[in-house]
Amino acid sequence: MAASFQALFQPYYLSSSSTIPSSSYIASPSSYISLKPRIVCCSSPSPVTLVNGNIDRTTSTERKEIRLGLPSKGRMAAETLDLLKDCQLSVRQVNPRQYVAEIPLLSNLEVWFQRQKDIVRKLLSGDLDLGIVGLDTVSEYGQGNDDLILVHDSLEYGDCRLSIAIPKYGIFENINSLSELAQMPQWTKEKPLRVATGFTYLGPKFMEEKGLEHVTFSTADGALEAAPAMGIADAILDLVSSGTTLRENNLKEIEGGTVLQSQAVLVASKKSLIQREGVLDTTHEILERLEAHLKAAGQFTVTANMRGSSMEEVAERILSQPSLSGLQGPTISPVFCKRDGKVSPDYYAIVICVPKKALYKSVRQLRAIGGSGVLISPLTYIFDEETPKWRNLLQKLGL
Ligand SMILES: Nc1ncnc2c1ncn2[C@@H]1O[C@H](COP(=O)(O)OP(=O)(O)OP(=O)(O)O)[C@@H](O)[C@H]1O
Ligand SMILES: O=P(O)(O)OC[C@H]1O[C@H](OP(=O)(O)OP(=O)(O)O)[C@H](O)[C@@H]1O
Ligand SMILES: [Mg+2]
Repeated sequence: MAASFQALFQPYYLSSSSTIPSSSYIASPSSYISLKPRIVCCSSPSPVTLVNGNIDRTTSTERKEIRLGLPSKGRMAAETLDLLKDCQLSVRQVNPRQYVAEIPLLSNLEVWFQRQKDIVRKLLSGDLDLGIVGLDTVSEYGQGNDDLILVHDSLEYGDCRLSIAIPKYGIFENINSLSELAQMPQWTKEKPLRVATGFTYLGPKFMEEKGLEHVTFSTADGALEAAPAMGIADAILDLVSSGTTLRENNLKEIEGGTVLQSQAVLVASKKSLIQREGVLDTTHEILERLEAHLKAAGQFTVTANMRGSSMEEVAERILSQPSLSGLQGPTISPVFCKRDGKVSPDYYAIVICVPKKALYKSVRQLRAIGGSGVLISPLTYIFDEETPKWRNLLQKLGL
């Protein structure tokens, strides 16, 4: 199975004069299911079609499928699938070693599982149209390229920050801010501040913007927190979330040393959005579902009974409380009872949405104004008339 994917990817690296033995391109039917009968590679600048293992220049065609890149491994992978599932966009993968999948609800869309940095690279090369990755990865590997557009900049998971950290001990004991670090007499042209980082684009850019002159960078793929204790670096620039790894390695963050706050984002290729048929519509649907789900995830519906002389009088009592105004004010309906043979509104049922964080405060305010029988239910979606992020996207595209 792995061999068949290699077959899929290999054309990407071919030079235009290459000829490939046809036997290396026979994909097993099970690993190839929903894909096209011929292997098409559309990395820029021009698409290349392979027929019987040879580059076919006469029939080369642009791909028609829309491609979404998702993290193939690591801490972002499972949460990305969970989020899509919560938006009713479940990803169907035949087996976990297969890198292509589909979202049955979105026709003409292929999901490709890739390393996060490759998702960004492939958005730029035109081999993917959409991707979900951490903002840190988009910023590092996108390098400010304006073909990358943030469609949704806060998917509410993968939270971390890219921060400078220095040892708590030795010459750094009393250094607590970036300006104090910059002003240390130790850093000279001959003996600059040595920073270990995996962020070799953002790191130098940040230091330059902050006016730090004497800095050099070294890089490693992981466990950067060991570098100062090993004597390899004076400081590190790495991702931090709980701060445990820094603490356990006797390192500290400093004021003004945060380069970026990051979380998962939905990113798109501007070119694809504008030029590739169906990408904008599919993006709209994904965006609407994400927004509706994320908005709902922060809210509860609260229903309660309330006695009162009229709907207006009940509404006034509710709106006098700061935590009870709901998304667009309360919904109030009369509850009719029959008493002494006469049907009349005995009390009123009210429905409001309250932020999860303010739930207990809201319940107390409701009780204080005469609310009883308070029921709380989770919300699945809140669809607004139009999502603000969609409006922003159209604006960025000049549409
Ligand atoms: N504590 C954290 N450390 C690193 N990344 C985090 C953290 N919290 C959230 N993230 C997010 O997760 C992404 C990296 O995840 P992970 O380290 O699992 O990926 P990876 O594919 O294994 O990459 P690598 O092998 O380069 O570490 C980051 O780009 C960031 O957006
Ligand atoms: O603030 P914390 O919650 O402790 O998280 C931060 C650590 O997590 C990441 O490493 P990862 O687990 O990806 O290991 P790696 O160094 O091998 O990439 C990151 O590079 C930090 O080392
Ligand atoms: Mg990692």
